[in-house]
Amino acid sequence: MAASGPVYLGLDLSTQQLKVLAVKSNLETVFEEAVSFDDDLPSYGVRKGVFVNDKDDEVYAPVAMWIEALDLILQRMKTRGFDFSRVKGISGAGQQHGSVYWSQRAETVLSNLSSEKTLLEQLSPAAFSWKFSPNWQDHSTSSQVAAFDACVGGDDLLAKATGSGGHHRFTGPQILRFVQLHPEEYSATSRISLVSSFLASLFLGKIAPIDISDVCGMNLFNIETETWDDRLISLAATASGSPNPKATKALYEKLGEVEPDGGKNLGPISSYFVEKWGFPSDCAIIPSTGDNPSTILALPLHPQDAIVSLGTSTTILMSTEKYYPSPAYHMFNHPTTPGLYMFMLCYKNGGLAREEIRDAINKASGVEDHSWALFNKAATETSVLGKADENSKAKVGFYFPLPEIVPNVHSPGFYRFEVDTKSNEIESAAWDITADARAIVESQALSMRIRSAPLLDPKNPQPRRVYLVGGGSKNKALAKVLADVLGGYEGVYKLDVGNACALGAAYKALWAVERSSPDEQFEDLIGKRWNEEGKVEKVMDGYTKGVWEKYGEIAQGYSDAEGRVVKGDVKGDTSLI
Ligand SMILES: Nc1ncnc2c1ncn2[C@@H]1O[C@H](COP(=O)(O)OP(=O)(O)O)[C@@H](O)[C@H]1O
Ligand SMILES: O=C(CO)[C@@H](O)[C@H](O)COP(=O)(O)O
Repeated sequence: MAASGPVYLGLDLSTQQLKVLAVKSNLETVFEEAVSFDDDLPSYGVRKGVFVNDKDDEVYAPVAMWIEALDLILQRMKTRGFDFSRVKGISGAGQQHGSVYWSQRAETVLSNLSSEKTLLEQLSPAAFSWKFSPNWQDHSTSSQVAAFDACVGGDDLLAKATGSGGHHRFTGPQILRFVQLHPEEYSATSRISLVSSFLASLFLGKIAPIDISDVCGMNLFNIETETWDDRLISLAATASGSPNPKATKALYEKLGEVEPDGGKNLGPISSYFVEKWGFPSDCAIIPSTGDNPSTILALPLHPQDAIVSLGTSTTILMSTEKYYPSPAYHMFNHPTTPGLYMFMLCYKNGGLAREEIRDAINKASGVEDHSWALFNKAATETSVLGKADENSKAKVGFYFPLPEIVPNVHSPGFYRFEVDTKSNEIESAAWDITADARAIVESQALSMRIRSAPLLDPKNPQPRRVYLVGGGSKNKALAKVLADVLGGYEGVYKLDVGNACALGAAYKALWAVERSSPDEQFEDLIGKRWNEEGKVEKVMDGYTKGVWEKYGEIAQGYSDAEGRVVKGDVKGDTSLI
């Protein structure tokens, strides 16, 4: 790490890892470190960062594991000689929707930490009324989601109010389920944090407010009125469903105020971190946000640009001036800039579903490891939509080893169809596993293309640039198929920045501390200092004439085939081979 000047930390508490990244005022990344939950903290017994209870459709993570990960990452930073005294601001990104339930003693414990001990020793279990946090892959809340949609007159109206229709993973339905299933632990809860505000609370030494963007992943906050939605808070607060003003008031208190300014200095870092690790006592704690909102802060994003995040989940993100809500996708408040919104689609069967196909292809060829070579060869050496020639049928597949968010499919399954692109006739089909490599990436990209169309200029309906981030962004075969389907008239780029969520968080901390006034916008400050050399690599031409149009021809057939899967008109295969 270079010798002098302030640095800003961004942390990313995501599904499988805790990552940290430090930047200097000129946006140069000077330090990165990560802790993997499965590999570095095996005593918790999680797989890919979570516990799965198939019987009840629950997916959750132990809060203690995240705290131990923070102890460990700080220790690793120290061992590598990181100079904590230069850190002037910290912000974070958290996997979205997860909730943390603090005990009545939490504030006292948080504000009296002894630097002689670890965070884990002091906080867990004392500071929590529930030792787990529901994960975004959880799908145990069907009845609660139905109640949320019904409460405001349907998923259209819920989306209009909160930016999203009812979703299993959203925090409001999760809180309602907690109220119903764990009434004692709920009444022993002093405050409820999101994963992002939980992370900020650890550094702040008191419960941090929920931020203005991540709050939109709860189905509880009304984006139009910019306040908690009283109808939905009342609903989430009572197990019985009949309104109870006392219970509603209690939930308001547990949730606290939402911080409207993404760049607010919430206060100095807790003295624990000053004494134990040598942070300066004036290091500012800035609101943490969701991992997806944080990702759009990793570069100055233009209106027609899209970010595709190829992480555990696969998401497509765009920044937009239009508040154009629909139950088909999510709209969030922008994490830093009032008047802007973030558009998002999130696929649960993203990276993990691609991995299943990769492993099946490898197994069929007698390859024992988890290498991507055969998958990549199969994805790029096959023809567009698996069509042997102009007159043959297109292969369209849907691969949902887990219940899917987009589209809303409750039963896991694998579905393969052949579609006549001229007549849009569809029939169930079977093919060799190698054809699935191209089909899964095409299918995910077609879903993104069709659903993001309303956000694009109708006269120019493809993104300007597509930026790839996340673990899968280093894979050129994925980039090629995404480029073919989505286009991108300036091309497909890889953000060569380590972890984009952590980087976005570090930039947010930098902007918050160094902005000349509260009116200096994030885009202006970062835009002025941003130099894309070394940070952005063009990996593929985007638009290929003729190819992009071919994918346009399948849009109707694709949507019809997907409709059959959603309605349950066809039975999916339970295994890939
Ligand atoms: N070479 C690769 N090709 C395709 N996918 C990859 C490759 N390397 C990693 N991945 C994917 O990246 C995912 C992890 O992404 P990452 O962004 O690090 O995690 P998280 O979503 O938890 O933040 C893995 O699930 C894996 O599917
Ligand atoms: O549920 C969503 C977004 O709505 C997920 O994107 C989570 O935010 C977790 O992300 P990763 O751990 O895959 O980065």
